[in-house]
Amino acid sequence: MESYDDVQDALRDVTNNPDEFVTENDNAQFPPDDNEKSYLGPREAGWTDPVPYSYESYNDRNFANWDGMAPRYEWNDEYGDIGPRNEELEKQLFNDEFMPRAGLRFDELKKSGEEAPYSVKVESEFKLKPISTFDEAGIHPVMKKNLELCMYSWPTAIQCYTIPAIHEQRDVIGIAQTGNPCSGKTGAFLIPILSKLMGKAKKLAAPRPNIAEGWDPKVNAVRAEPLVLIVCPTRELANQIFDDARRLCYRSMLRPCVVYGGAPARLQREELQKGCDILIGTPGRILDFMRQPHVLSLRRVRYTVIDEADELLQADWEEDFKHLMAGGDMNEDSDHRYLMFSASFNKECRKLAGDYLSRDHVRIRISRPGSAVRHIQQVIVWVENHNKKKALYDLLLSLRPTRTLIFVNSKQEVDYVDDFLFNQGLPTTSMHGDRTQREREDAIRSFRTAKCPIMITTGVSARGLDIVNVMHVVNYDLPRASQGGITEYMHRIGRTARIGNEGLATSFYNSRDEDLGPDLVKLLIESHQTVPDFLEQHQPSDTNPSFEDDTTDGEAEKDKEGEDGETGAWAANSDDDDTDADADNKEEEADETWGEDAEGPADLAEGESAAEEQTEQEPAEEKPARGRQPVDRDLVEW
Ligand SMILES: Nc1ncnc2c1ncn2[C@@H]1O[C@H](COP(=O)(O)OP(=O)(O)OP(=O)(O)O)[C@@H](O)[C@H]1O
Repeated sequence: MESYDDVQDALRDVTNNPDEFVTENDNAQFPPDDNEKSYLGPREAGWTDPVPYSYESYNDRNFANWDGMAPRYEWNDEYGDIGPRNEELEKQLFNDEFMPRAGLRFDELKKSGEEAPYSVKVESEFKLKPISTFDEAGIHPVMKKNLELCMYSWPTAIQCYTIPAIHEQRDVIGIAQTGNPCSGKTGAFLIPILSKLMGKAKKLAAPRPNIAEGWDPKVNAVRAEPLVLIVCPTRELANQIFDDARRLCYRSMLRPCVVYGGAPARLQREELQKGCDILIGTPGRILDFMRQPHVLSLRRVRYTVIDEADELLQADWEEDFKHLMAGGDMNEDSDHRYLMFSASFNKECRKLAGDYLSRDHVRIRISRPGSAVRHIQQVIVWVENHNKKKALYDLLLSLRPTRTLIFVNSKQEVDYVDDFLFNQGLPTTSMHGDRTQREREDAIRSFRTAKCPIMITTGVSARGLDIVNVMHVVNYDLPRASQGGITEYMHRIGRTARIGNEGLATSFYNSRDEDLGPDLVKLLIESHQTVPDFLEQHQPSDTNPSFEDDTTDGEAEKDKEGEDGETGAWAANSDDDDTDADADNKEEEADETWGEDAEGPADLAEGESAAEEQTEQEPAEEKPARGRQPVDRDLVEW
C-alpha cells in the first residue's frame, strides 16, 4: 500500500456498498473450488506468498536467537565518559527499516494551549514546569545524541511532563490513553531515568566484568544488581521496552537486560551475570531470579517502574506483586523512586499507588478531548457471524496489500482464522497466549519484517504492540463488554496510526455487538467518523456527547463512592472495574497476559524455572503444519 489515500480509495468501493460487499447468498464462487484458484486471488491482489511454519526449527534445542539476547552496547573500562561509536550496532539499533518512526502528522501533535489535541491534568505539590523541547530538559549529552539517532525531535505530551518530574526526584503516576497524541510512555520514564543515571553510573553501578576483554562465565560472572527495575505485563512489551533501552543506553555504561517466561532462563541468567543496570521483565521470571540471590540482588535499585499497571493488576496477582515490590533485598531507602504508568487508573492501581508511592507523588494525566482517535479512519460494517470469513477475505483482497492486524476474541478462533486465510493463499501469521515463546517471537518478527504481513491475534496478546506501518486493523470480532468493551476497542485500533502516522480500522458488527453500540457511536461522533445507518438507533440525545474511555479520572465515580484521600481523586470508570467480567474471560485474559510467568516455580531447584523446563526440556509440541491441512468445510460458516 503506497499511501493512506490508496487505502481510503480501495475501501470506499467496499464500504459504499456494504450490501454488495457481504450478502447472504453470494457464496456461489466462494471459496474457489480448487486450490490453484484459491491461490490466484491473493496473488492478483498483490499479496506475497504465504510462508508455512517450519516446525522442525522449533525443536532446535541450541536455538539462541531470542529477542532478549539481542546485542547491546558493551562498555570497556578504558572508556571515558562516553564510549566510542560501534557502527555495526548503531546500524542495527537505529537504522533498522522496521523501527517505528514518527509520521508526517507528528507535528500536529505538538500544538500546545487551546490548539493542543490533548488535555493535561497535573496534581503536584510542587510547581511542575513542563518542557517543550529536549534541550530544556537538561539531559545528559549521551542521551541527547541517542535521541537524535532515534529521530525524536521533540518530546510527546506525556514526556513533556514526566521528564521534569523525574528530574525533580518525584514519584510519578503517568496516565495516558493509548495511541496518538498520548503515546510515548516508554520514553517518558526511560529518557529521564537513564539520563539521570548516565552521569552517575560509575559511582552507583555494581562492578561488572570488562566484557571487551573477553567473557568466561566460570571466571567473570557477577551478580546482577540493577539500578532500575521495570515490570510489565507481557513478554512482548518487555522486549519492546528492552529495545528502547538498548537504543537509549547506547554509548553509555548502563547495561540493559530483559527476563521473561518461555525463553530459557539459562541464557537470561548468563546475560544477568555479565552485569545489569536496567532490568526489564515480566513478574514471574523476575521473581524466579529474585529467589536466586547469587544471581540477582535488588539492593541498589533506585527506580522501580510499573508499566501498564492497569493490565498488570487486572487479575489476582496481589501476593506475587507484593513479593516483587518488597521481597528479596529490595532497596527500601528514601532514594528509591516509584513510577507507575498506565492507560487507566482503576481501583487496583489506586491501591498500589497508596501502598508504594510517596505522598508527594506527581500525577499526570494526558487525554484526548474532542477528536478522540486522531488519524484513524474507522469503518464499521454490518457482517453476520456466518459471513465473517468471506467478508474478511473480500476485504483483504479489496485493499492493496498492507500490514494488517486482525483481532478475534478467542485463542481457538485465532488458529481457525489463521488456517482459513492461509489456506486461501494469504500470507498470515498468528499469536496468542497458548503459543510457545519461540512461536510468539517468530510471529512478531515475521509480521514486523512483513514476511507475513497479516497477523491474527487476540486483544490481550497485542496490548502495547508497537509495529511499524500497521496501516489496517480489523476487528473481526468486536470486544465484548466483559473483554473491556470500548476501552479494548481503543487499544486495538491504537495499533495503527501510531505517533503521527495514519491508518484504517475496519470492524465487523452485528446484533451480538449491540451492547457496544452506544459507546461506539459516541466515539465515532467525537472522532468525526461516519455513523452507519444500522447504528443510528444508538445516537445519543445529547447533541454534544462526550466520550470517555479508560483514562477518565473517575471524579464522578469518586463522588459516587465517597472515596477520596490519597488516591481517590483518580478513581476509575465502571468499565475498568470490570465488575461484570465473566470468569472464563478473566481466566483467558490472565493466561494470555501472564502465560507461564504466573506460575511461581517455588518447588524447583535453584536456577530452574517452570518456564525454562518447558522451553528447554520439552520440545515444542508438534502441531499439524498450517497450510498442509485443508480447512474442514463442514466447520466453515460461509
Ligand atoms: N518524542 C518522540 N518522538 C518521536 N517518536 C517517539 C517519541 N517518543 C516515543 N516515540 C515512538 O512512539 C512509539 C510509541 O511509543 P510507546 O510505545 O512508548 O507508546 P505508548 O505510550 O506505550 O503507546 P500506546 O499506549 O499507544 O501503546 C514508539 O515507536 C516510540 O519509539
